[in-house]
Amino acid sequence: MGYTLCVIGCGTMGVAILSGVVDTLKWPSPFPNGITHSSPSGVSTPVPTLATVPDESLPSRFIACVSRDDSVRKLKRTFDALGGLGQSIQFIAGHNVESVAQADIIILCSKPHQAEGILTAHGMAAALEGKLLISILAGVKISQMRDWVPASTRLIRAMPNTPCKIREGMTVLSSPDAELHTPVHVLARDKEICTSIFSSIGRARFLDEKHFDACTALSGSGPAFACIFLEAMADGGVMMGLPRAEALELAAQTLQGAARMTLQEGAHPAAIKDTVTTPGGCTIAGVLMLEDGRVRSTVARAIQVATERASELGQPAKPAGYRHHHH
Ligand SMILES: NC(=O)C1=CN([C@@H]2O[C@H](COP(=O)(O)OP(=O)(O)OC[C@H]3O[C@@H](n4cnc5c(N)ncnc54)[C@H](OP(=O)(O)O)[C@@H]3O)[C@@H](O)[C@H]2O)C=CC1
Ligand SMILES: O=C(O)[C@@H]1CCC=N1
Repeated sequence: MGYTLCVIGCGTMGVAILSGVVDTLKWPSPFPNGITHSSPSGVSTPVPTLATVPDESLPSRFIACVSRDDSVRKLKRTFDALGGLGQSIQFIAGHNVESVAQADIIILCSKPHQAEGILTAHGMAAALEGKLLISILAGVKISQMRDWVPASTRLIRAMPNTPCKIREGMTVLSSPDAELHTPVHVLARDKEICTSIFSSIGRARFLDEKHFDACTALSGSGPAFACIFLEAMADGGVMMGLPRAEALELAAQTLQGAARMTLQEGAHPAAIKDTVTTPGGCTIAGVLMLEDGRVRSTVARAIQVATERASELGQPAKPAGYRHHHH
């Protein structure tokens, strides 16, 4: 019943993915779009539907690997704070090979430059034989990883983002191109498992690997960009006298609402903007200020530059900080 998932490298993203996936065992449908009921107060709360029939496409046992003992202590505290979610996870420092050997599926969540060392460590090849390895590393191509793992290891690339932690993630997945002449082909079952894992913690879709750097910039880095806009909107509210906490709530819920109109109703962003923009009103006054500030091209260029930088991650001779001025 079920299978074992090993996360190698359990920092920001390892924790986000694990806490999201472990949460699915308690709450099969994601909150707040899952099964809800109205309490007497009229507030909808999710119903903890304990999965009586286990979803075979989701893991049932978890191993989280880090390199330092101190990280294990921190992880235990983190997961305890998440309400005992950590009980289903084994946290292990310094034993990647043994952990991979016990697992069916491995998600590599280390920093890009650590991948080669981890995957080519003594004994790792044997532990990886015949297994599915999912890498979330920015900038590291499937063809590069191919050289570090045995021929029988099936490789899938994923680009998730931090909202996976609250099961509102966006994950792009890619399996090797046919022309890569991979010794083993990713199985249909592997793709289904990846889709199950990442759909259980948000949205997931397959795209060609050539788009990965753009996805890294858009959805991988995106939460940071969105939060700059969010913070700036709240700052404007604070400037006009709103208390900080309420300003943040208004900004966050407004961004969520606008985004959901696009996602759930397929509303075009321009149409949403047009319905808000009363002729001669305050919205158009604000819109023109944003246009004067070249907000559109600035945001779009940020994605462009982040894509370019993503393509350099995990590649030799392009260390962090080498770029002293932008072009
Ligand atoms: N942060 C983000 O929003 C996103 C990041 N990514 C990608 O995810 C990856 C991880 O990023 P992030 O979570 O931010 O990084 P972190 O630095 O937070 O996490 C890295 C983890 O790897 C562990 N680690 C390091 N060396 C080893 C080793 N030899 N064996 C086992 N574990 C090891 C670290 O533990 P210890 O300290 O104990 O060594 C740490 O837990 C990156 O490749 C990044 O490109 C992708 C999408 C979004
Ligand atoms: O900034 C980074 O390099 C990583 C990849 C995507 C999000 N964070």
